[in-house]
Amino acid sequence: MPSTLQSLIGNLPEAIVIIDPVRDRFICANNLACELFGRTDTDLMQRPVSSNFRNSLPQLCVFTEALLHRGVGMMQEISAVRACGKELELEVNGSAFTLEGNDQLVTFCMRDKSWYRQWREHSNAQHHHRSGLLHWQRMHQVFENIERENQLILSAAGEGIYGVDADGCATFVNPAAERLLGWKAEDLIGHNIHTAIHHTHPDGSDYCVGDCPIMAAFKDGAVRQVDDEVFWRKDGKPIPVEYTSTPILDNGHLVGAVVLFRDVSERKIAEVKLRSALEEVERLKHKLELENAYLQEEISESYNFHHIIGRSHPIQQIIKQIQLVAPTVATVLITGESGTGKELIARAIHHGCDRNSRPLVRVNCAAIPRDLFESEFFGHIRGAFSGALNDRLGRFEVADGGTLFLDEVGELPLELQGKLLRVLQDGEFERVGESTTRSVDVRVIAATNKNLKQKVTDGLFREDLYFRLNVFPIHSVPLRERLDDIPLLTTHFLKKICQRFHKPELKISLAQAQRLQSHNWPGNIRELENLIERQVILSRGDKLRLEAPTATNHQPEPLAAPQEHDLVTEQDCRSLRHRAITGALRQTGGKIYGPDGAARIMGIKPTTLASRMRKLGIQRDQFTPNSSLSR
Ligand SMILES: Nc1ncnc2c1ncn2[C@@H]1O[C@H](COP(=O)(O)OP(=O)(O)OP(=O)(O)O)[C@@H](O)[C@H]1O
Repeated sequence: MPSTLQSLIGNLPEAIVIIDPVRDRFICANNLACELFGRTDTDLMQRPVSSNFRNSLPQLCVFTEALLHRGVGMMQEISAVRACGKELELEVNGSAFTLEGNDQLVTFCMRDKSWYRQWREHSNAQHHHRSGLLHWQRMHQVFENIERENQLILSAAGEGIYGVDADGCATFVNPAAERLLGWKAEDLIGHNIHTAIHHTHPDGSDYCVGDCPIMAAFKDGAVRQVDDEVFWRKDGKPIPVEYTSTPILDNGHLVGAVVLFRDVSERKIAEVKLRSALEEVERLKHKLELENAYLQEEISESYNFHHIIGRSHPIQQIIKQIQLVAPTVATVLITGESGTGKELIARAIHHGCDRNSRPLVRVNCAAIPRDLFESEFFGHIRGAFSGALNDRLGRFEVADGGTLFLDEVGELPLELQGKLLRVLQDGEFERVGESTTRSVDVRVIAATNKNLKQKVTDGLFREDLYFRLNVFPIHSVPLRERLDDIPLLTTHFLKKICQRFHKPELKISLAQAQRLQSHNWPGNIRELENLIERQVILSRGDKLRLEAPTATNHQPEPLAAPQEHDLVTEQDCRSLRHRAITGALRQTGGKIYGPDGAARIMGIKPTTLASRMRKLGIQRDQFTPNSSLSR
């Protein structure tokens, strides 16, 4: 009988045993059941059933009882012990039946619960896989359709075009993309395209796929246009690209994107060139504007240019010094009172050197606000300080190759003097806000009406800078020390000013000239020039009206009122000269020589004064403090 039962259960696909519950013995077991317990059929038959369920005996008894009582049943929590000692969680379906009238037997159909669990997971996975595969196939169908329907366009297009599925894998790659990227289509298709060609930013940093606009398009379905990224070729070289990523929808679901890109290397190179060309144009334009401003200034100064008028000994000395120093590159320091012609000397030096095709750039150090000095001298870059809206060239750069005229150099703030010294010594400087060191080739001519030496002593001017500037000193003599030049200067100014005002040229009479010579001219040549200009404006016809210059402390005596016909007789001359000399002697208490003597006040040599006094019969001692004439 057992062999009949054995043949019945032998090939069933579940582990099945038939048990005699009264005797606690297996009647038969199929192969799967033997495998489940890890025993041979013989071994199993020799052992009590309960020994195989020793850890779940109560459950076994209750379950068997229930089967005998109800006929069928199911037990989900029962554990069996395999031959190796390992426990198995079983799920058992059972049934009871009676064999040949008496013996009540039960059948256990057993399932290993952990195996079932695994199997279910596997089956779920397979299910997912199958449905994923279907989705994938569908997606591919979409891309295949795109590829097939647009085959001609894809092959002919000059732009690179590739498809990418929702997992980021390439689905097709057109020939232009193959050429541009150096990859074969088959190397890319099915592989993550971001990892292959889009993995790194232009600066070499990692390009996280989460930041990729192409991938982002899968989430929001938006078209992305990007033009400042690179794709990486197979040979490791980056190509600057502009690309458009267009998401693909299938039945309302995002299934991927088509990316169209073009190599913009040449455009980028052209852009860089254009940008630097525009910057260069802007720089040159700015430089030209500045130069132009200086040249305009030059033109307006052209009347005076080179026109150093005078035959006096001091002016001849100055002209010799100019001729000597002009052709060199030596720094020149011109000292002298205001209005004595320091700038004229500087221009004459520049004109006489081989830099004269470049501008002479003048900086009036007294006119620059303190906090703008550095920027004015060395320039600044945009944003260097509030209000610096653009890059700006400094005067040193504008004067490159030419001459920089530092007027009123004594007014330079101490903190800038060191920087000036550096550029004088090394020709190097930095723009404000920039660390790049720039070089210039500039000749410097400085001028001051201050006593620089005294400033050095007072600690207001760096001694090293003073010596650096004072390589070749020229002293511009005040007009009162070269009164002999007054007639020439007056004639020169008359001509120049009459031309400017389109007036017929006016002449100055000897008497007028002598009257001018008896003035002290604290404002020097500028004062004379201004006076002449005023008189030209006031004059009518071809006669020069000549009013007395503004009175000064040193003025010996008010000048005579203008003669009605401007004709000066010899007698007029004698009396004018007499009055001038007596006035000067009265002022100096009869002193002729020395810095506070009458000769100096009149701007003539003491010997000349003494000779004139002799001719006019003027006695010096008439003016000494005790004399009545001195009052
Ligand atoms: N020797 C000269 N011959 C002709 N004109 C002269 C002479 N010297 C000075 N001038 C004229 O006098 C005016 C003042 O000269 P300039 O500006 O050169 O003096 P400065 O010493 O530089 O004055 P400041 O110290 O005030 O800048 C100018 O118009 C200049 O052309």
